[in-house]
Amino acid sequence: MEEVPQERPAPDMPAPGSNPAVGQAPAPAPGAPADADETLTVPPAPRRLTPLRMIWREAIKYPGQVAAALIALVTTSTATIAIPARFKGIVDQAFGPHAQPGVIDQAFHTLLLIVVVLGFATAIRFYYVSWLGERVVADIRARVQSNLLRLPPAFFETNSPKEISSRMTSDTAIIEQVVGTTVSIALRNTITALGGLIYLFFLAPKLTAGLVIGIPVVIFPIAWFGSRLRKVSRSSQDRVADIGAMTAEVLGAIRIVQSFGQEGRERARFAGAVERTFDTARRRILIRAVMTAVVIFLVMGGITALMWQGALGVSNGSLTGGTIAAFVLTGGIVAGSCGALTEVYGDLLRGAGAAGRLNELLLEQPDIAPPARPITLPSPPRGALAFQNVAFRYPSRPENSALADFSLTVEPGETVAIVGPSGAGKSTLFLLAQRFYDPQGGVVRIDGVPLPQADPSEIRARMALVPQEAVLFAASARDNLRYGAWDATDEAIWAAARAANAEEFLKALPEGLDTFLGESGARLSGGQRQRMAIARALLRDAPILLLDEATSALDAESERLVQDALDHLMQGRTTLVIAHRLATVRAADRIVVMDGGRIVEQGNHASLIAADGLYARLARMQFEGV
Ligand SMILES: Nc1ncnc2c1ncn2[C@@H]1O[C@H](COP(=O)(O)OP(=O)(O)OP(=O)(O)O)[C@@H](O)[C@H]1O
Repeated sequence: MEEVPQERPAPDMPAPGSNPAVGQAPAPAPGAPADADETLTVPPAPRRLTPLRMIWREAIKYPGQVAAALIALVTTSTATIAIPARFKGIVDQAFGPHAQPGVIDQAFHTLLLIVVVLGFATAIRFYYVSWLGERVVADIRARVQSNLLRLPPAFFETNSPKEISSRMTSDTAIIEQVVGTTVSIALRNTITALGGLIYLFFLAPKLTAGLVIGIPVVIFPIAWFGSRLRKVSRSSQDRVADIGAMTAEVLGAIRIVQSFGQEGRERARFAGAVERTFDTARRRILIRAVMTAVVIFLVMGGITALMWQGALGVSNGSLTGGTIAAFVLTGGIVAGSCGALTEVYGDLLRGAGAAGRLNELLLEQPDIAPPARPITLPSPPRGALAFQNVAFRYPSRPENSALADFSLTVEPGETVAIVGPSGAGKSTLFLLAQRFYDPQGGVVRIDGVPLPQADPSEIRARMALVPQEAVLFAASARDNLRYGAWDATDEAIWAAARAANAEEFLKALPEGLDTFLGESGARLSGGQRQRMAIARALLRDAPILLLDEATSALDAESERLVQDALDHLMQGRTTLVIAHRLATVRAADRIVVMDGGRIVEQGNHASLIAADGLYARLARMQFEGV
């Protein structure tokens, strides 16, 4: 043996199948001290494997597949041990003094049969174990997504959707890896190691006792060296990264370096970095060299000692040659299995980390839940909306009062325009009306029913929202329009499109309603997207309309088309509109002027202009030239 055994990956390399690309910090060896210089951008792997229980609970939902995988696992392990056992028979019966004719053929027939069984069982094991890995991941993804959809928008303010989507991809990929590969390796090697040890005891109890005592003596130093090596390798990589950063910095600023005559200084600085890299690499090489010597000494020394004892046993007749052959083969298998087990431990910890993080998402409970016995909203809907002494602070900014003692009653069919400077609390009204948050004081009512007493889905079914920025999905025009009214017929869709002034451009699309609109509806213009959003709200046919007028500049023609579409939409509905256009405030039944979360003025355009207050000032700035 020349080097550290390479059938296992060297400790400073990722284990096969481990997934460093997912941004996990390399897991330390069991019992390795935590790295002081470790810079973690992701949560560290936990020290315990308990979160893996969640994966087991998912897997056991498929008892047939779990049973098939386990049976195949036991079969492959048994077949692996059966090979040296059969080999013992061959050596003892075919070569010994009492060799029987034909026994070699017969023994090798059995051996071939074992190999066939091993092949089939391995294929079955691979299929079911991988199947379970993919199945568990599919189920976890679906359950996590389903729970996320229940959570209010506030949750996604503190938990960034980017981070969550990475959990949905990278953490589930780790779990797939753990179930589909790591657990299989761990189980297979545990079974093989245990089965092998039992067989070894059966073969030669005394020798095996020596082996069992010897295993930790070999494993612990290797694990200790492995953890040191990993640490040094990491700092070696950091030093190499320093060199890269320095090169990029200096070459990027080459003009400054040269015009300030700093070549000499940069040369010295770089030489220093190169030497530091060399020093760390030298330490790594030294540790590895010593480790190689220790491994060779311990492993080969151990094997030599066993062979020695075995040879003595054969010479004094207490052991047969076949026993020694089988002992060495099985011992090799057991050692290989133990080695594989130390390698997968880190992966299992990583899997436990991933499972823990996904479990958090699965267990997250919405703050805004339907009441145990929701009050049914009056039918037919009237479309009344009332805010009564509402006080609200966003949970993430409790020091800032977004709404204070806010009262507003919107009668059925009334159009109320909300006007106010940025940060006045206009959008907050919409969020509270849809019960995305509960106010800390006061109450919001829809058709007389306090929102917390009704089912949030029923509340939202009575509202149609047209946001400032039209949100379109990467789907067909038809699906974008009937989002929220999936049973709408094509006639209804076209009628809504016509009313929203969207018919003409929809007809001109290459495949009509079936045209794919691209990522976020990128294939439509801003004005067209807004008219799509208006048509969608029309199709929803809700009694209350929450309209946040677009501020994005549209050309006069587009503006007229959008305004016309909005007029259609507002007809016969209660409308709360965050107004940015003079035409809207003029058409409104009432204008409510907000500032600092309170109503500061109310009236119509003429009376508010005459009052010469905040509205008059805003109107001069906002609506000038409109
Ligand atoms: N998600 C949030 N978390 C914490 N504070 C928020 C949040 N959204 C808004 N606020 C704060 O609440 C107050 C009211 O904001 P709101 O968005 O309702 O104002 P707005 O009148 O709609 O403003 P704009 O016209 O700029 O959209 C502001 O002080 C704002 O900073």
